[in-house]
Amino acid sequence: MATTKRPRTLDSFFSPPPSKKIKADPQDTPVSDTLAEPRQYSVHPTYPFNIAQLPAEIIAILNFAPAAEPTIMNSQPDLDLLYYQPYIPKDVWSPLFDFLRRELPFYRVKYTIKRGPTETLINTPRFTTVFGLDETARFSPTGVVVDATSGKPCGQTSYRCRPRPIPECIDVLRRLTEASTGCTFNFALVNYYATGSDSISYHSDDERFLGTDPAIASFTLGAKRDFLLKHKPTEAKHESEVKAIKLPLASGGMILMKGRTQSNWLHSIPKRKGGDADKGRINITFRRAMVKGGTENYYRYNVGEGGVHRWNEARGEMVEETGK
Ligand SMILES: O=C(O)CCC(=O)C(=O)O
Ligand SMILES: [Fe+2]
Repeated sequence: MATTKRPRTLDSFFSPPPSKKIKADPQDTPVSDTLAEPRQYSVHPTYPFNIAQLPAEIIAILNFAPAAEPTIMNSQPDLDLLYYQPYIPKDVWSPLFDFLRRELPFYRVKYTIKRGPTETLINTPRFTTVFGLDETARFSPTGVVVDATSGKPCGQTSYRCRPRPIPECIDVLRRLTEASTGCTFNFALVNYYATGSDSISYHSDDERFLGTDPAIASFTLGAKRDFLLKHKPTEAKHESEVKAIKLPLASGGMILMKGRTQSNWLHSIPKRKGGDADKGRINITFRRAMVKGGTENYYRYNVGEGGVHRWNEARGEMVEETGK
């Protein structure tokens, strides 16, 4: 048999430090100085830079997740929530937070909303990024978006956005989450709250593209922030009749919101002063989008059109990269 070129699968994309871009990057230092193994990368044309895979020492510990049994929170009307405190084993909270903050591309998305004749510019008050593809499509082994049923390429016109595969460093956690919850997820949304001024206002993740009663797994790494939940107003019960809930979400924790939670409750991370909020908090949510509209929505509001930001260790902040 003639020697064949190794097929360009997504996994083979993960092999050797692929570009000068990476080598030239001063931040490209291993998590631990003693690490001898070469770093491997997730690579895709839609990524603004190659995304490092987790070092084996982090994966080895992460594989012990979930670190605790969940608490069931379902005694309030329409609330159906599992709370893992923690889900991620303690020894990797800090290295995993540092790794993801350093290695992922982040965006500060701006968009306009129209209410009647007036257009308002919204500046998303946190850093965001997203990876994944809805149920109607998947990535082929070579990283091309193909129809989920026929396996044929979807073509340039089926999505306005350019969907990004979930990089291996996050997919490890997605697979663990699927195994422990029995749920299926095809999207990872990541929020980075740099300071106590970053926030997300009251909303519910009840978009139709998620189907009825969606399950959403939501992780915290880094600073503790309050997660507020309040019942939506209904004709029968006024909002104030069902007590609001405050969950101080701490590093390593995960909440699984499911059942009637999204259709009946709103949640938020309010701005806060003091505490360790200024050390930064990463939130990762895994979700399952059913139709193409979900993919369009997630990329529009979590990647958008602006420049990519990357963590700068020397400056201790996200810095917008030019020309990417
Ligand atoms: O940061 C969090 O814990 C919540 C984020 C959230 O609600 C969302 O992204 O929809
Ligand atoms: Fe949410």
